[in-house]
Amino acid sequence: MATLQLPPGLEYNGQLVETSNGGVSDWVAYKKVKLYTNAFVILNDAKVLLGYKKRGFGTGLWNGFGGKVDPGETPLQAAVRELEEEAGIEAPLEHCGVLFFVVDGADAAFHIDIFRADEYTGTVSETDEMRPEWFSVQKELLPLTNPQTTADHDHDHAANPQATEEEGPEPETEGLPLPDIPLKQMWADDEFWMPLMFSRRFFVGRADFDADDKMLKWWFAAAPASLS
Ligand SMILES: COc1nc(N)nc2c1ncn2[C@H]1C[C@H](O)[C@@H](COP(=O)(O)OP(=O)(O)OP(=O)(O)O)O1
Repeated sequence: MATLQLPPGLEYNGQLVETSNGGVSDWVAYKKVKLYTNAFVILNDAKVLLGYKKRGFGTGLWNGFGGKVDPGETPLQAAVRELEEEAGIEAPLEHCGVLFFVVDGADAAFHIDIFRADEYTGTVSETDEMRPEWFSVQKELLPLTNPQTTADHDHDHAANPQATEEEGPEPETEGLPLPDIPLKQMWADDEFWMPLMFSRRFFVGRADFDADDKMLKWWFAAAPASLS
């Protein structure tokens, strides 16, 4: 397998397969980089917890839970802290990807370690920064072979995954139909890498945005095999 040329801002030593790219010809230059995290709880490969951003960067969009890595913290420590601060829960987070974004008008580029967990403890709670809600993972976001997926991804199952699975507390959504992941109210990059996350393939990617949050250029790639 040929070694891929990664966009500036990204490093990865293992094998990668390019999954998508597009947009204008040149990457935007950046001067500074800040470290961030973003964490997703995914139950039964069928439903995901997202938060509606109530203030700060990305207000009005749904996203995972995360923020800046504080001095002295590892990205994993920051991800665990942010998940607790923004959603009120703890989860055994696993590193599943790295994203790099340059947004016109932001004071630094975003280097974001992405984490996922299949379970959580605690009670999902709204905070002053995020309003958490469960969403069904629609079929369009599951285009890749996922050998570990055992769930039937129809909406009935996603609405009540405990019908066939026992793990994980589900008090907020039990018995209720869930909406699909609201891609139109999310960053435009998400539809390119979320399928890789749901397929458990380690992914890397970069996207550049203009001042109106329009995606100008993007590139995503993933490891050929699923995470264990
Ligand atoms: C530009 O594209 C992006 N796409 C996605 N999916 N996520 C993004 C993008 N740019 C930033 N993010 C993520 C990274 C972080 O998880 C949050 C932003 O974190 P925030 O600014 O809220 O950081 P905090 O430390 O929580 O901020 P406060 O200083 O307000 O506490 O968005």
